[in-house]
Amino acid sequence: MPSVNEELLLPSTPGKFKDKSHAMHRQFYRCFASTSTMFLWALFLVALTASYLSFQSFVDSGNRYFSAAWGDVHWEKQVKSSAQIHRQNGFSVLVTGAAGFVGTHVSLSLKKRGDGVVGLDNFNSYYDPALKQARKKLLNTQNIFIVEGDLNDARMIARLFEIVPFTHVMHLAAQAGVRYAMENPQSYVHSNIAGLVTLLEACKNADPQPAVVWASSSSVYGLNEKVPFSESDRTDQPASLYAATKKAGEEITHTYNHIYGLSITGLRFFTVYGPWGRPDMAYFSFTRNILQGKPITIYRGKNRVDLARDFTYIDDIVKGCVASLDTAKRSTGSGGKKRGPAQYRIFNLGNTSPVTVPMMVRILEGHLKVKAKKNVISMPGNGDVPFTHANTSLARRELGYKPTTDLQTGLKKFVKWYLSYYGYKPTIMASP
Ligand SMILES: O=C(O)[C@H]1O[C@H](OP(=O)(O)OP(=O)(O)OC[C@H]2O[C@@H](n3ccc(=O)[nH]c3=O)[C@H](O)[C@@H]2O)[C@H](O)[C@@H](O)[C@H]1O
Repeated sequence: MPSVNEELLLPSTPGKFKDKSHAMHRQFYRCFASTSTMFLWALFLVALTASYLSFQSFVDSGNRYFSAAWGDVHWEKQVKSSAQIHRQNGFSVLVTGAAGFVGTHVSLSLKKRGDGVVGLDNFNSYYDPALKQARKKLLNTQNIFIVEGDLNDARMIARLFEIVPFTHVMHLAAQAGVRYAMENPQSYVHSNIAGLVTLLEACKNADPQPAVVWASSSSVYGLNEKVPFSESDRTDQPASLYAATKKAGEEITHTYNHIYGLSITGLRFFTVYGPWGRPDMAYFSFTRNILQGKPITIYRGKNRVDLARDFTYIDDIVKGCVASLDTAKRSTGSGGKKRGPAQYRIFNLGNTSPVTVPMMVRILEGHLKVKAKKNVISMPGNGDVPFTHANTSLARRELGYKPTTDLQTGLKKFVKWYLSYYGYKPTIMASP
């Protein structure tokens, strides 16, 4: 039952009595007023959201102008200082993919001998970005600055060449991994094709033009069955999109060499491993799983044949990269114009002694002192090739390349690094 006050719509405050019709009118007014207030509030909120969203998209589209990542005075100072040469006839090298596995090692090696090194990396999350940050920290301790940016950012790369007259570009940035190409094909096109072209455009326009040394891959041999693989063997049967983009890179660099006089050296790396390596690679992920007591999957080829790789230790690869820079002739063009024929080379950088995957696992078990839980399955159709084996006689002749680390020794060094980096104590390891 409504109370008398409610019936009469008496105000709760004495002395402010109004009659019923007036009260009804007031209620209607209040109701209208609150609706219009609500409407105004809603309008205000919509406007606020819209302006926030448009501001956000403005910031996103013009991120480079807002972000301090590149372009400001401090950034330029860091680039210049990192590029400074500290030896006679030294180089100033732009190392792309500097926070990557090979990029980190090559950068350290060049800096150590007095070359100027500027790194470039987009720090993508293909694998643990914390590892990339740790590598960056390591490079920073040696006064190597890494520019955070993508290969496809033409303006940023052009700016780098304006600031530093790079003598060489060591191009190691890429979307790596053979099997991931089935999951994310576009990322390979983005980095290994579009990014490569953007970089070559900058190199071609630069004055002086740098000599370019870049990472191709053993995977370009694809379904080639002639062993060991020589540079003159056919490479027109890639087994994965990764391989196809690396092969495309070889053709693309050739056109820049042919039209613009860029000095080009392509290096076909064979399954590089070692400390600070890539967590997506088998030796690395197997180590992690073995230590955590998790099973590992070992692929086996047709007719139950073991897969084999010409695993190559990082220090040997670094020597090959540095020797390539040292023997690279100058580009012949300037400002986009060719002035004469330029050097174009391709080398295998492998170990020359393939090891089967089960043998690699046995070596790891020995170093880790833990038995692996193995799950052996037939190789899925995922782009893998059954074996790789490098003939490195050309690299030996032209670069003085001679790999010296076998898998047993190299994996021992890797395991030592792995245990210290991830903080494993020897006590947690069980006996085999
Ligand atoms: O030389 C290259 O150009 C390439 O080398 C490397 O590719 P790959 O030789 O395929 O190395 P990696 O993945 O370590 O697999 C090693 C072996 O383990 C087998 N493998 C792999 C995973 C698994 O779970 N099980 C397994 O048996 C697998 O079938 C294979 O037989 C680089 O990743 C690549 O970026 C590129 O640089």
